[in-house]
This record gives sequence, C-alpha cells and structure tokens, in this order.
Amino acid sequence: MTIGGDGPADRVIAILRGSRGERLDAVCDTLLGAGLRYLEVTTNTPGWFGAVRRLAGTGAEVGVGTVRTPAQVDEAARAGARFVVAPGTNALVGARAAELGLAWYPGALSPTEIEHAASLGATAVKVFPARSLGGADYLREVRAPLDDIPLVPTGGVRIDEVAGYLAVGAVAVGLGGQLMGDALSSADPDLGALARRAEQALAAAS
Ligand SMILES: O=C(O)C(=O)C[C@H](O)[C@H](O)COP(=O)(O)O
Repeated sequence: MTIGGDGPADRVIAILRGSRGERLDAVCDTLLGAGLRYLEVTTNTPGWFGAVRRLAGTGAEVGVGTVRTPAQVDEAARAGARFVVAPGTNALVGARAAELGLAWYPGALSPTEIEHAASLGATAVKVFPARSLGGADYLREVRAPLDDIPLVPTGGVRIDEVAGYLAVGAVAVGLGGQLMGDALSSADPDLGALARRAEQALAAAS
C-alpha cells in the first residue's frame, strides 16, 4: 500500500492515542474490520508495542506515532511497524527510520518547516496542527507552491472535513480523536459507533 494511493483506505490514517490500553486490540480489529488499513498507535498509549506487534505482518499498514527519538524508532521497528509519525521534524529520527527502512511522517507547520522536512527525506509531511492553523484553506495556500511534497494534514481533523482536505490536494489525512471518540478512554467503548465513524471516514475519502 502507498499513502495517497488508489483506494480510500490509502487516504486515511487512524491515530490511536489513549489513556487506556486494555481494549486496544479490539479497537484495532474494529477499525480494520470497517475497512481502514493505516493504523498509527502512539507511544503514549499503554500497550502500543504489543498492539503493533500483533498486527505486524497481517496486511495492515501499522505504524507508531509520537516517535521523537532514534531509540523510539528502534522500538517501533522491533514491534514490526512499517512507518513512524512525529509531532515535529527531528533529523535524527528521520535518519534512523531511513536506516531501518521505515516510512517517516514528520510534523511541520510553516512552508519553511515543510520544505525542511521534505529535504530530510520525509515520506510525506504531516501538517500539524492542521485545524487550528486554518484547516483546508491553509492547506490549499501552503500547497500551491509546494505541490511536489505529499502533505497529510493532522490535528483536530473532523470526519466531515476529510473530503475538503483531499479536495485541496492532501494525499491523506490523519484522524485521531474525532474518529476514536471514547474508544481508548473508556473501559467499555461503543465499538459499533467506532465502526460507523470509520466507515464514514472511508466514504468521505472515496
Ligand atoms: O503524535 C503524533 O505523532 C501524531 O501523529 C498524533 C497527532 O499529533 C494527534 O494526536 C492528532 O490527533 P487528533 O487531533 O486527535 O486528530
């Protein structure tokens, strides 16, 4: 699979970040069952390593988020991740990801930061935080002169905004809290509702 590829599942990265890890496997299975393929489990989610390891090699594109040090890249690789995501652009993280053959999605905000991340070898640049910065309008303007750099707006993205970001040229979007709801903060999350939100996100990316 390639980010920004042909199908809607190539255009949505589900971000799993939560305070509770006991339902992590069930949440991952629910998202995959709904048709999502890109799952990012953040390093500040309890149980992330085991969840990534379980999914590695199943055909899911499983990655690790909030990877801020080369040591965390090593851990992600040990778990079997295929990509790492970060809130910012750390050249050491990018270099380690390249050494280990992992895709790297660093966070960047301004045109200068986006160019810098691309020059360091980003697979795609996560434009973060996308929503509070100006949403799809900001993405359209920043992309006009940078249209050779794949951009993945992330941060506060709502399901009903997915189509708008893709329409102005995002190759994919990162969807965290708006997709996950209470899935990783409640002991008894509504997995049916989670599946419906995942299906809505895929429909919006079609
Ligand atoms: O930490 C990382 O590397 C990430 O990619 C996670 C994202 O920064 C946010 O967690 C976005 O999530 P929402 O704002 O909830 O949609």
